[in-house]
Amino acid sequence: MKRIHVAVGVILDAGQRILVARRAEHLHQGGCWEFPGGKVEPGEDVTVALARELEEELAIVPTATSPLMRIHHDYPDRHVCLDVHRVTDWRGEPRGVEGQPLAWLTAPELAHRRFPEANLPIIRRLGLPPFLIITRALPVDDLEALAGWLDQLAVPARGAWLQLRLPGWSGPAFAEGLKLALGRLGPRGVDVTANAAPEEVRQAGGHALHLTARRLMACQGRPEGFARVGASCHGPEELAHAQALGLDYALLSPVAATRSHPGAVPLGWARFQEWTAGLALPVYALGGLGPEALGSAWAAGAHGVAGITGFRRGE
Ligand SMILES: Nc1nc2c([nH]c(=O)n2[C@@H]2O[C@H](COP(=O)(O)OP(=O)(O)OP(=O)(O)O)[C@@H](O)[C@H]2O)c(=O)[nH]1
Ligand SMILES: [Mg+2]
Repeated sequence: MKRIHVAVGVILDAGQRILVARRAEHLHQGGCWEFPGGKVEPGEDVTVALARELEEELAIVPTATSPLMRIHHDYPDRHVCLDVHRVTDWRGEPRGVEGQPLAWLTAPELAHRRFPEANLPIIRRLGLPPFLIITRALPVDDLEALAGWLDQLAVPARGAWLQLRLPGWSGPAFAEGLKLALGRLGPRGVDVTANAAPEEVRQAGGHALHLTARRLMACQGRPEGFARVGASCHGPEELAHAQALGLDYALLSPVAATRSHPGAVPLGWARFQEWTAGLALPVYALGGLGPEALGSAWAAGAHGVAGITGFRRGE
């Protein structure tokens, strides 16, 4: 079967909207929407191919790119390897040089367009916002304190979701806390994952679960009944287990020194990159990082940045 290596660009503006183009009817996967890009020529470097294709198709010159993921897919007539890169800065104003219609879409809007089958993992991946905000320890069962904390959240323009961590809360109070977070943040476009025992989250009606490293290592399979499951990891063994269970994301910490864990030895970006390089699992960098670390995180292969501080007004 024909094997094709393709350089694909996920072009993101500052508000995390994504540029898509419609493939002409006569092409392979004609009529579908796609991420701009094209075939890598023999011997050509992928980033060079990406720059060439974006110039040919959109008349832009990418100036900031980072690898997002690699996808192998079999169509009936060909095998494609999509080498997908984020493009977060460029020179020029994109236009459809070949007459192809263009659209800037949010991640949820992508789900309503028809894309080639191979693109499904990209669309799923883009549904995970680049920032994951974690609640700081709040007084037990104090819904008012939680409400105050939630209202002070500064949601970055690129989008975020929340890991609700309420140590000491359980039963009806935990359920109320989760309901409060979902109710306050839903209208702001912020989803909530709950860091607690799977049974607790299930009973509270949560649809997304976050596992501590200890709970992760005790799991023999992916906890059932959740749309998203992720876990906290501190090393390669935990990351490998999270991937083997088919989790949707992991956190890896501590990347930098943190106030909350003063004794912990920071990993640094080099080790972060080394430990995550071979994984298909999206990994957020955590520990001493705020929203401004996103560029470094992407350069090190992270999906995004997770943190407690730096995501609230006035912090
Ligand atoms: N550019 C692009 N190609 C994709 C995507 N998804 C996907 O399956 N493909 C497949 O990757 C292959 C190569 O893409 P292409 O047609 O853009 O190649 P190209 O720009 O070099 O075009 P050309 O051969 O007409 O010069 C096609 O078989 C296409 O169906 C996508 O999101 N973007
Ligand atoms: Mg193309």
